[in-house]
Amino acid sequence: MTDNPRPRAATSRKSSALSGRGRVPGDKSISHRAFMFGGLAAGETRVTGLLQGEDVLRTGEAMKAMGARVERQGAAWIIQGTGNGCLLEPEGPLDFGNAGTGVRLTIGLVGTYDMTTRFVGDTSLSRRPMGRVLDPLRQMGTQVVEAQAGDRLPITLRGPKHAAPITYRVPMPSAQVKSAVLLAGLNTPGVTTVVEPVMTRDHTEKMLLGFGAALEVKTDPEGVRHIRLEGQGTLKGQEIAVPGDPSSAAFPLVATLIVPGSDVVIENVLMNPTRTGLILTLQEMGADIEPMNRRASGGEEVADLRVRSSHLKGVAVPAERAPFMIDEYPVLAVAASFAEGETLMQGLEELRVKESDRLAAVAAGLKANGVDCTEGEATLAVRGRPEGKGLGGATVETHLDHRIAMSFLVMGLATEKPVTIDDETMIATSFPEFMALMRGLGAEIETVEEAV
Ligand SMILES: O=C(O)C1=C[C@@H](OP(=O)(O)O)[C@@H](O)[C@H](O)C1
Ligand SMILES: C=C(OP(=O)(O)O)C(=O)O
Repeated sequence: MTDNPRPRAATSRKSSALSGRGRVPGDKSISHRAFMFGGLAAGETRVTGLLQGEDVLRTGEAMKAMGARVERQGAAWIIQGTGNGCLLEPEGPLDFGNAGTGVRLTIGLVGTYDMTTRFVGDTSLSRRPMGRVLDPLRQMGTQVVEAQAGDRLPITLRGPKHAAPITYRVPMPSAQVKSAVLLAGLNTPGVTTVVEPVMTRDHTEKMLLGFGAALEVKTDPEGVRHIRLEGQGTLKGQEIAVPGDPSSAAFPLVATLIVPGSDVVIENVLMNPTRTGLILTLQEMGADIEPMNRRASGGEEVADLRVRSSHLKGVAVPAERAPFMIDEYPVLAVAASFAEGETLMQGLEELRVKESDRLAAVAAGLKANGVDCTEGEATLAVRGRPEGKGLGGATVETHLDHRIAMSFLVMGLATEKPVTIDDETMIATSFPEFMALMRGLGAEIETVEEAV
C-alpha cells in the first residue's frame, strides 16, 4: 500500500476576477507513453514538456526497473531504451501508486514476456478492475499467478514462452484496454488486431507509428476502427515535445468561466479531437473560449485558449461524446452548477471505475454544497444557479481522486460560501502545479496542514 500517510485539507473561497496567462503541465497520457515507448525503443528518446506528476514518474521507475535508463537533464528527460522484446524481469514489485494508465498499459507491455512481474498500487488503484486487461492477455497465453477478488491488485503475471497473437474487440470504450492489447502485441509474433467500435484517445496509435511500429488503422463503413500491429518489429528512439494537458487545462478554464469578470489565457493546450469534448460542450453552453494561435507541435495540434467568464446555459451532452471528455465530467458538473437550467450528462458508466466512483463522488459533493442534482445509473442531471447563490459551505470527500479534489476547489471560487476538500495531496498525481497556477491567476485557495 502506498497511500499518502498525511492528508491535507484545502479550502477555496469566492474570488475576484481571475486574470493573466498560465501554462498547464504536459499531457498525462502522452507522458506515460513517452516513458514506456522510450524505455522500450532502441537508442535514445528525448522528452521535453513531460508531466512530472507522481503517476508518470512511477511509470519512469517501472521502466528503469525493467532495464531502461531514465534520467533528467535540465528541462529534458533522456531515456535509453532496451530495444523491443528486451525488457528485463524486475527484481521487486512495480508500484503504480494511484495510476490506472500506468498499471494497465504496463500490464499489457510485460504480459507477453517470459518472466514474472508483480503489480501493486494504492487503496484507490487496488479497488479498480484489472480484468479488462487481464482477459485479452489470458487469450495470448499469459498466466495470472496472483490476483485479488474481481481481478484486482496486487497481481502477479507470468508470461508465456511464445505469445499468441489475437484479434480483440474492446468491450468498453477504453483507451487503456486498447493500448494494453497493442503493447502486448509488440512482443508477440504475427499480427495483433484491436477492433475498436467506439473511438477513444489515439495517442498509442500515433506515438507507436512515430517510434516506427508497423501499425495500420482502418475505419470500416460502420465507423469501427481496426488497428493492426505487426509484432516484434524495431522501435527507434524519438524526440517528443509533450503538449499541455487539456484535462488539466479544464480546471483553470472552468474557474475562469464561473468567476465573474475573469479573462485568462491558457497556453499550449493539446487540441487532439479525441480530447476536446469538454471545450465543445462548454461552447454549446455559451462559454467564451477562443482557441488562438493554433499550431502543430510534436505531431499534435496545440492552441492557446483565451477564456472569459460567461453566462452558461444547461445542455444535454450526448453519450457518444463521453470518450472524448471522460476525465472532465467532474469539472463539467461544477460548470453546470452555475448554469441556467439543467445540464444532462449521459453515457457515464465508465466514471464508476476511475480513481473513485466519480459519479457518486460528484453527486455527493454537489448535494452537500446545495446543488440540485440527480444521479442515475449512468447519468447525472445538474440544475444550476447562476452566480452560485446559497451554494457552498460543505466539506467534500475526495476518495483519493485528484479530479474530484480539483473540481471542488474550482467550485468554491464562485459559491457564496467556501468549499473545503478533505485532502489535496493526491492532486500531485496529475497536476503538481495546480495550487500555484490557480493562485497566480487570483484564486483564493488555502491549505490546512491537519486532516479534517
Ligand atoms: O489511455 C489513457 O491515457 C487514459 C484513458 C482513459 O481511461 P480509460 O481507458 O479507462 O477510459 C482516461 O480516463 C485516463 O485518464 C487516461
Ligand atoms: C482516470 C484517470 O487516470 P488513471 O486511469 O490513469 O488513474 C484520470 O486521470 O482522471
